Amino acid sequence: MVYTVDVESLILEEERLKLSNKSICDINISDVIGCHLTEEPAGLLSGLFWSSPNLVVRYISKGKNYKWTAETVQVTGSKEECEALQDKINEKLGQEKNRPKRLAVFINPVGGRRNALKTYSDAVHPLFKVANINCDVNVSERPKHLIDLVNSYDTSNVDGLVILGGDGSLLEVLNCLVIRAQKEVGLDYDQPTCKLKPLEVPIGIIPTGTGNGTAKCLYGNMDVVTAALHVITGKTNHNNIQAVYSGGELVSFSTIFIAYGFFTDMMYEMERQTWLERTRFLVIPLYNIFLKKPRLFNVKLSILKGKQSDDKDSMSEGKEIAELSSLMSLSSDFFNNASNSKVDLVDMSQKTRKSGVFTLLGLKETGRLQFISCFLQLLTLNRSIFQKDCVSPYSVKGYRVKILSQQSDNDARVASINNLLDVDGERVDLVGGEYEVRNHLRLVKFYTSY
Ligand SMILES: Nc1ncnc2c1ncn2[C@@H]1O[C@H](COP(=O)(O)OP(=O)(O)OP(=O)(O)O)[C@@H](O)[C@H]1O
Repeated sequence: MVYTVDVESLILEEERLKLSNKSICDINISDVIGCHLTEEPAGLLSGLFWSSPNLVVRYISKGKNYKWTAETVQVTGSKEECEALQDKINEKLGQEKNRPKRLAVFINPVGGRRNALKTYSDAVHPLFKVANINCDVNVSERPKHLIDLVNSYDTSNVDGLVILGGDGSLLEVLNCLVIRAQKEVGLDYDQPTCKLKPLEVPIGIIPTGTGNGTAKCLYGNMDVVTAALHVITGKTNHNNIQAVYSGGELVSFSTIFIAYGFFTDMMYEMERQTWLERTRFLVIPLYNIFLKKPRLFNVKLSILKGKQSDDKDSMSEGKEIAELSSLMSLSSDFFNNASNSKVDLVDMSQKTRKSGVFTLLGLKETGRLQFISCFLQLLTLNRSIFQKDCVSPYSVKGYRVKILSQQSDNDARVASINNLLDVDGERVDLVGGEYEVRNHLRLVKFYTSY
């Protein structure tokens, strides 16, 4: 929406920009994106009919479902008055110390609908320009190229990093930045009990991937403009991040889920059935959900309970659990915080930050209908999944898993599936069918106002 107002009726107060006596324009200064004077129209004729110059003020409007939009107020008045108002607004914006002035932007052009470059040039960059943010843009040219780009990037020259991509791109960036931060201070980060050093540089994610789970939790939706506006305001929050260890090493971080069993079996098939091209992303899940008998496996599971204090940092004795079809943890405290009706991901992640625990779910063998119902409830984060007999939920700070050998282990297929873990939709190869997951509190600072 565009409002046109007279410069004299626009009043700049301590914290707000207001239109005198009217509520159509009442903007919190922290929601102002930026302002600029428009060009004076050339020529005598246009000069006569134009009340020039105009000051254009862009600001954030916060709508339903966490959706933010960029709106415009056009201010008419004399050159001097408009310039004076512009100076005053800029002075106020200058006091918003956390606002980024220089950002490193990393773009995965092929994630999701393959439109990240267009999204950046059409939707994101124009807003960053209004907010006077300078951007250093880096585009990945091949799989895993983001890792090389970020590894050789000196983040001390920028106020923050912004990624245009999905959860896989975010994971690539986090894995290399967080490990780098530990190396810099010489921490023995491969030890699960090592307290990791938080990443200093804030990260924003503009959701141009497929799943975009992290963006949904940070911004409440997958809207690219909303995400860009959160970055502009410069407000940040620290999120807990899970680390996955196997074979005595930290193998990956995770911001969404870590799954073994049903999900890794699908991943295995998707990697093999490439002849199906993109249809395999539909065909294989449908086949696995509705037709295939789920593979069952046994595990030895140790857990670090949610209520345990940090100094009593020891895992429980390993307990054998037989005939599981899936073992998965979610980065959020879904067990305690989700509601039956509408799932509010923002609310759930805010509470998770405070509680410091996350949810681990074991799904036991069950009938097809029950299995389908569990799967749908998991996808929609419906809390009635916890009422199912086949589901064992735990609130944990960490856990350790040993996949117990199966009779058919000499079968190469089963052996490689045994060592496959799905971390945020990305493949992680385990050593000896064992892994451990630990929650690291407040490890990564994300741009988000929530
Ligand atoms: N230029 C490129 N060409 C081919 N692959 C790339 C390129 N840049 C990055 N990749 C790869 O794209 C993969 C997927 O990226 P991303 O996670 O951003 O999208 P997505 O899988 O569609 O989304 P989500 O993970 O949210 O479901 C990553 O494994 C990354 O290594």
